[in-house]
Amino acid sequence: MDHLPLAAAVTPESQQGRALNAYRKALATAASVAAHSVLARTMARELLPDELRDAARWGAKFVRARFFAAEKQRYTLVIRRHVDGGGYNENQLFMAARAYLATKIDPRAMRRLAVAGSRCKEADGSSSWRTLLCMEPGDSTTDVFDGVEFKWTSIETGGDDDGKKGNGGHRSKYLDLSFDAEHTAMALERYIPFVMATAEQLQRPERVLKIFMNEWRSWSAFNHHHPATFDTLAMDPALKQSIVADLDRFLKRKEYYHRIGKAWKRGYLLYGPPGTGKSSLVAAMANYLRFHLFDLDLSEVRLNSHLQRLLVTMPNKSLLVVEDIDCCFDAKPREDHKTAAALEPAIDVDYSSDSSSPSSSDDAPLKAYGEPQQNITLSGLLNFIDGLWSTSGEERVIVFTTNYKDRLDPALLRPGRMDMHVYMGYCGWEAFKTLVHNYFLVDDHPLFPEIREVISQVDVTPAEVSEMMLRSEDADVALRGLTELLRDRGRKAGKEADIKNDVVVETEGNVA
Ligand SMILES: Nc1ncnc2c1ncn2[C@@H]1O[C@H](COP(=O)(O)OP(=O)(O)OP(=O)(O)O)[C@@H](O)[C@H]1O
Repeated sequence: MDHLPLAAAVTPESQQGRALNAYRKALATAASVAAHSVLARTMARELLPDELRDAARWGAKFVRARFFAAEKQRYTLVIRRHVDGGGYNENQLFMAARAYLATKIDPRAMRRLAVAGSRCKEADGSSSWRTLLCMEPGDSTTDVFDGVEFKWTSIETGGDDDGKKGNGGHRSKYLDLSFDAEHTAMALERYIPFVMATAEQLQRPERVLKIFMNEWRSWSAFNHHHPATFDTLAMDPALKQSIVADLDRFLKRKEYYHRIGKAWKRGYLLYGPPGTGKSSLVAAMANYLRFHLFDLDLSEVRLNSHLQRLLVTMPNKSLLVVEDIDCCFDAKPREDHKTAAALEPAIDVDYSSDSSSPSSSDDAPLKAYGEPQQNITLSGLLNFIDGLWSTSGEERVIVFTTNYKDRLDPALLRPGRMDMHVYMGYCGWEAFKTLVHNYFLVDDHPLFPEIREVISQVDVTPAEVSEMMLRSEDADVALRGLTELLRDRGRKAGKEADIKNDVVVETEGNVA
C-alpha cells in the first residue's frame, strides 16, 4: 500500500487540534509563570530584607532607563545664525551659543575643528587677537546642566564650498540643541538664559569702555582708558578682596534679584581723606565689571526732571558715580527739600529724544524762576535711583564718594541704602608695597624696614607716596625721598603730640 506523504496526511481537523494543544500549553505556561512570579514576589517579600528589595527595584529601574531611554521623546531647538534668512541680521543667541560652546568643546573628540579669530580691544585701549574654537558642520558636543544632557550639533546647508551662494542657494548655518522633551521648560527658562549669561561674561573683557559726562540733561561719551585695576590699587588686601568678591556676587545674581523683587543694582559709598584712591577705585570697578562709567556732575543738573531723564537714559551694565556727594546738597532739612521739589513745575520730558540742547518747554521753568536754580534734592536722587532703576533696566552700580562721611544726610547712610561702605584710608605697609611694585617692580629694598616702621605711625596718602615715586626713575632715589618725607611727617606728628600734651598738663595744672 502506498503511503501518502506525511504532509499530505495532515488534515485541517488535525491542524486545529494541534493549534488548540499549543494554545492550551501556552496558557498553562503563562499561568505557571504568573504563579511563579507571585510566589517569587511573596518569597522575596517574606525572605529578603528591605534594603535588598530596594536595591533590586533600583536595579530594575536602571535597566529600564538604560534600555528604553532611546524611546524617550526628544525635542530640538534650531538656532539659526541669521534671523532674517538674508544673512544680514545676526542672531545674538547663535553668537552667544558659539562663544559658550568654545569653552565646552573637547578638541580630542572632534574630527575637525574650526578656529575663528577676532581682534579685540584691551582694557588699556590696545587691541589683540583672540581665537575661538568652533565645531565643524556635522559635529556634536554634549553639555550637562543641572544633571540634564543637552546635545549641540553644528549644521550647515546650501551654498558651495567657498561659502558663496551656490546651486544650493543661501548657505545657512545653525545649531541644533536637542534634549529630552520632559526638560523643555528647563531648557527654555534656565539653560538658554544660562548660556547667554555665560557668553556675556566671556565677552565682557572685549567691551570698549566709555565714560559719560552730563551736560544739561544728556550725556556726552568719551573713550575710557583709565589704567586703574584692582592689581594696581594700593589698599588693604582683605578689603580689596571683599570688594572684588562683592562685585562677582552681584554679577551672578540676576535671578536672585528677580526672585526677591528688587532692582538688580548695587550701591557703594567710598569715604576717606583726599588722595586715598576713591576715584581710582571707581575706575578699577568699572574696568573690572567692564561697565560704562557715568560721571554725574549734579551742579550741571538744574531740575529733578533732568535728573530723571539722565538716569533713565543710562543703559544696562553701567556704573554711576557721584563724587563728593556731601558737597552736592546744602544742609537744609529734608522738609525744605520737599518744598523745593514741589515748586518745580511738572515738565513733560520727551525721553525718546536724544537731543542734548534744551527744548523750549525746558527753558520755561528757568525763565519763570529768573536765575537757574538747583531743585535737585538728595531724596529726589535716591527716590529716582530706587524707583526708576527698578523699572528701567538693570545691572547697575552706583557709587557715591565723600571726604566727609559725617557730613552726609542720614538718609544716605540708612541701612539698605548703600550696600557697602568702604573706607579708603592713609597708606599702610601693604598699600605702599603695591605702589612700589607698580612704579619700580621692586619687592624688597634696604629702606623697607624703616619705611615699614614709620608709615604705620604717620598720615601719608597713597597719592603722596605715588607723587614721591614719580619724582625719579631710580628706585633708590625715590625711596630715599619718601623716607625723608615720612621722617619729617613723623617729627611733625611728634611735635604736635608734645604740644597737645603740654596743653593738657597746663589745663590740669590750672584745675589743680
Ligand atoms: N589707593 C591708591 N592706589 C593707587 N594709586 C592711588 C591710590 N590713591 C591715590 N592714588 C594715586 O593718586 C592719584 C589721586 O587719587 P584719587 O583721585 O583716586 O584719590 P581720591 O581719594 O579720589 O581723591 P579726592 O577725594 O581728592 O577725589 C591717583 O591718580 C593715583 O595715581
